[in-house]
Amino acid sequence: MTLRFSKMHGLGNDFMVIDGVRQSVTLSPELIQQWGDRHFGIGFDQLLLVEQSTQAGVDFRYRIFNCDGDEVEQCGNGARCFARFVRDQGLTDKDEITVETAKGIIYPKLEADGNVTVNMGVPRFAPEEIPFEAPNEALIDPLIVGERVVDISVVSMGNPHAVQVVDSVVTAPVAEQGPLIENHPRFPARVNAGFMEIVSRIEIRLRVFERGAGETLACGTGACAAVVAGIRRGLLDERVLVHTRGGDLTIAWAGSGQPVFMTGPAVTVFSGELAA
Ligand SMILES: N[C@H](CCC[C@H](N)C(=O)O)C(=O)O
Repeated sequence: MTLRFSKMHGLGNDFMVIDGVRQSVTLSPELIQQWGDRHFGIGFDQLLLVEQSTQAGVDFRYRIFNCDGDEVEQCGNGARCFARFVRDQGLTDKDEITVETAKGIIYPKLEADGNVTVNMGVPRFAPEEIPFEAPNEALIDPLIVGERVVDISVVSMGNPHAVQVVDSVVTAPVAEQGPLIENHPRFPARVNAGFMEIVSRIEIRLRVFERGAGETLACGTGACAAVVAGIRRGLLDERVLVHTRGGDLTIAWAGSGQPVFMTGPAVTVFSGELAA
């Protein structure tokens, strides 16, 4: 049996995207790791599986798997690629789509200029919603990372993020601190580690060491989490240009209780088939 897929990316954060509506797919962590291998497989940061929604009035469900094989709650760059995929594959003729994820409904919109804007939902900060072991919710939490104490801001975009401010993303200790933060015992579900450089009140640079994937060229939920953390700390305005190693995102957040909006590109590199 052959399995059709598309290889896509959002600012270099790359995906294997599978139509699970018109194909039946059985995944396992081992198979995802094998397909995700950049030498012996297709190679990707995450695998996205598109399915019929289980909820009335919702167009699709989309499931996200890191290349380490674990299923996760949310993916921002993936949401844009999902929307491009279902439109280009003729699974929908809508430009505004509702899609169910493991942690709630998100709302991608295909823009006339080719970009995709996604309502990523309302960020959460309570320790139990991250999840993060802490006595109470705080703007900044000191975290012991190796020999240092790092001031992080924890944010959930459905998936967990620990964001710190650095002087420069070029010299930020991403390779050294990333794995230590990702696997820190105070994050029982592990965490994505963001390193944010403040350029101005409307511009940042960002690198993210992603849970289950390592450093990626861009992280959409990481960009959302970083801007939200920066706004809450009084460092950023409501609409921010985020420079990632793979390119630029625009993130907007009007404050507590409001959803985060992310705008950026979604690119199909090739379509393929594999014997599954
Ligand atoms: N590594 C993330 C999932 C992918 C998120 C990222 N690729 C994005 O664009 O948001 C996690 O384990 O929560």
